[in-house]
Amino acid sequence: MLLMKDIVREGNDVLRKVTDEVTFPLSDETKKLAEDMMTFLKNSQNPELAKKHQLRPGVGLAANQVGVSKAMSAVLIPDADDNIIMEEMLINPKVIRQSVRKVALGEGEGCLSVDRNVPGYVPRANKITIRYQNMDGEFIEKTLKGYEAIVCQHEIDHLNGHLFYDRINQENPFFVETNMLILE
Ligand SMILES: CC(C)(C)[C@H](NC(=O)Nc1cc(F)cc(F)c1)C(=O)N(CC(=O)NO)CC1CCCC1
Ligand SMILES: [Zn+2]
Repeated sequence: MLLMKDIVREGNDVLRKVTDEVTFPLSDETKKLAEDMMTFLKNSQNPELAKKHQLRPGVGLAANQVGVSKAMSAVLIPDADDNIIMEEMLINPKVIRQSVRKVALGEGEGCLSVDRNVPGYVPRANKITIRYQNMDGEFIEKTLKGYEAIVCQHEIDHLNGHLFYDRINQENPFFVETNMLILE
């Protein structure tokens, strides 16, 4: 079972490398890693288990965050009533279309690999279409907007060696780009 101690923190080079493409059929090892990543997110969203194991409630986790430089991320997004609105393993994900219009979380972003607050808006495309493979290697295209689009861009950034604060405007962290939506 993955715990916070298994999550690589900023400063470790593995977070700054572009991850390797995942080949199919998945090895048993890669299949187990994918399952463990999704289980970590589920455990982290379970109040009892999160408290017991001191887990930060996670909505996404990239393989390089657990030290494995492979292009795959787990995404588990609940709605306000804790109904799961997105549960996906994104394997070899790519953003194939993105809106000009940007969005940023009003609260800014954090990261399971960053143990400090870094204030500022993280401008991201408000609407994206991603192409990725599922666990069976089938290609899937999915169009996302708002919070789901933000989470997937955050995770795909990880797979390309980027961290959320790379995207914060250094001169003015709360700079609002033209037509940028702020998501409260
Ligand atoms: C860094 C952390 C604060 C743990 C963040 N969670 C989060 O923002 N809120 C959250 C958590 C839940 F479980 C359910 C819920 F509806 C909301 C998160 O998981 N990530 C993922 C991450 O670090 N991936 O590498 C950071 C988010 C910032 C914007 C998108 C993902
Ligand atoms: Zn992160």
